[in-house]
Amino acid sequence: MSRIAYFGPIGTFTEQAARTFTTPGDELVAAETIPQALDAVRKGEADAACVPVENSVEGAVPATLDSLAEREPLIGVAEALLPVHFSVLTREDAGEIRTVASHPHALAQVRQWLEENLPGARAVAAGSTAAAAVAVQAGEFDAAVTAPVAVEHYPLKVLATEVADVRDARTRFLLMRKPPVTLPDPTGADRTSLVAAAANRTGTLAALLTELATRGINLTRLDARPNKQNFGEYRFFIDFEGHVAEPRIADAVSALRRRCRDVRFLGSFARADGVRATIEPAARNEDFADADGWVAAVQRGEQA
Ligand SMILES: O=C(O)C(=O)Cc1ccccc1
Repeated sequence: MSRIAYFGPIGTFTEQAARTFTTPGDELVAAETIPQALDAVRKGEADAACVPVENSVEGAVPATLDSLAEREPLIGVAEALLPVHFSVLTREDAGEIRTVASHPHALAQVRQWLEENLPGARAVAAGSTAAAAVAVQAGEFDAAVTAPVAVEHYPLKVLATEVADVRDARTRFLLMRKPPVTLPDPTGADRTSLVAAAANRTGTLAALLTELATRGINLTRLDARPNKQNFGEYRFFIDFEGHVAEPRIADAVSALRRRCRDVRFLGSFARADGVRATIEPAARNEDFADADGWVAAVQRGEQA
């Protein structure tokens, strides 16, 4: 039985994602913010935390990236991918809609719909989509942009469903645990995630990416966040295909560590979309194992 903290309250997209990680007997615990969900794991109050990490329309979720890079290390062990479209909820007695509240990522994905359907309404940022529903119930705002499940938890009237400016939008969520963890087994369709603090010198980022490219490793995401100490210096979040248990990936991760002391491993886990790694010629795990074996023989003087 595990306690899984999630970015809540109940009825958020993250709660739906967290449900995909539960097995019978697990308990879901709502946290008010993303850092609080992750801190619950760091403090040992929860066994794992489910947080959003990126959206196909709005990109990275900064609160997640910053907490993972800056605070005590956590390791990702699983991911989930959810389709994202929204419902707009109001109170039964709602009159004219002057304010619409939601999580900034949700508001950004319905901007056009709001302009066309509620042109006079002011968009207001809320802690999460479900927190916006709570605030509407309390009379603080007139409408909330929420996950479709929110209406099952909050007694509000549905003004619209299937709202989304971009069809087929998706959000990716991670399940984070506190090290030491048992890494999930490689599946052939895995993702490795890490964050590296690149020194402000010519070619640093290019050098890191070249280590992946020369090993035939396909990048799946590159995000930069300011390091907040020195203006113009960044941390790079680098995701790529493969699992650190594979020789070719271990070789690349080792090279990244040689080039950058300030690198943090954020996990190797099965991709939720099941996309298998593309393997370039001469970059198969067997090629790495074979080459290592040959070098070892050379070092023993057995073969030249
Ligand atoms: O606020 C929520 O419901 C979340 O889980 C964060 C979020 C917001 C918008 C799209 C996907 C996830």
